[in-house]
Amino acid sequence: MSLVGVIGAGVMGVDLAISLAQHGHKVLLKDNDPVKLKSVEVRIRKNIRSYKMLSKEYYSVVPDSILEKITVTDNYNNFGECSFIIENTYEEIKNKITVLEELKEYCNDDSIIGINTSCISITKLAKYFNKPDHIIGTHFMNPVPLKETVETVKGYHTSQETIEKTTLFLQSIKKKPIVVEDSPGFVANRLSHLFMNEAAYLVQEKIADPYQIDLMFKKGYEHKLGPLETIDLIGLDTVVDSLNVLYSSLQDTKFRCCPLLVKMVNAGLLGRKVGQGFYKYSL
Ligand SMILES: NC(=O)c1ccc[n+]([C@@H]2O[C@H](COP(=O)([O-])OP(=O)(O)OC[C@H]3O[C@@H](n4cnc5c(N)ncnc54)[C@H](O)[C@@H]3O)[C@@H](O)[C@H]2O)c1
Repeated sequence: MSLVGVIGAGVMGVDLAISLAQHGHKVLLKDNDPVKLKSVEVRIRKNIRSYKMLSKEYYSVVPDSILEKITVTDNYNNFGECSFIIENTYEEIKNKITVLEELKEYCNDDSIIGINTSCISITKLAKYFNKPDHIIGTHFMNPVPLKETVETVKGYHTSQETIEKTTLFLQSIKKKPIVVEDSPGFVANRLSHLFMNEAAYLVQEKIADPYQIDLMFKKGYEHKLGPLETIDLIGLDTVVDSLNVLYSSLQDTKFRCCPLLVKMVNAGLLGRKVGQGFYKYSL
């Protein structure tokens, strides 16, 4: 059992903490928003309830046994004891740089820092850390407890030792790393954000409604979720941020964010996490 630092207690951070605790790790879960920190326990209990219905692995999981392994915090005290730290803050380069600069002061010389990002270049982020060879992309899939693969991104400076240690660490929580080279959006989101964005354009142009578009993907292509359901699951704000990163990094108009997505974010319709996006959800 080891102590793992998780920074950001949003959609991904909370689920990652559940997965880590479920496989015996102790977790320090840090966020700088007191409201987010206060709701961690409720969200963990609620998420475990739904995973029990969706996965055999979670049938017998007792929420208290997960919660007792997770310490919620608003500071970096004890992060020096973590061999792995996974960053899960907003999909904004400035934000992730701030975290890396703060971590320099608190983590130990051997700590490996996994960046959970949808699109941001790992190579670019690594230059803001004193040990760029210890920086690696760990793009977990949502919902983390139910998804086996982790898109593992090798930045320019990422060492072979970091890749090997990260592989062992991910295997310890029953995840399968798929190691890819660094490029905006890597593999998963460079593909998926194209069809999610295009689906939003179809709704904006009133070609079809969200239900029809999603049904096409589910019944026609056998996807588990349609593109608009996927946007709601990820969070519209995160999808918009990711499209902006793809657009500015690749300078390709095919990633130009659909105005309807921006409008919905401005209106606070962020998807499942707030109870409304393209669909309504009970919180
Ligand atoms: N949502 C998804 O489906 C998904 C999937 C894969 C990867 N990702 C990536 O994971 C990352 C997190 O996404 P999310 O959906 O969990 O976002 P989110 O908005 O739900 O949560 C982000 C959290 O980070 C916290 N935070 C922001 N700055 C911080 C700081 N300096 N220190 C500590 N906490 C801070 C916020 O308070 C918030 O709780 C993003 O980079 C995103 O692109 C998201």
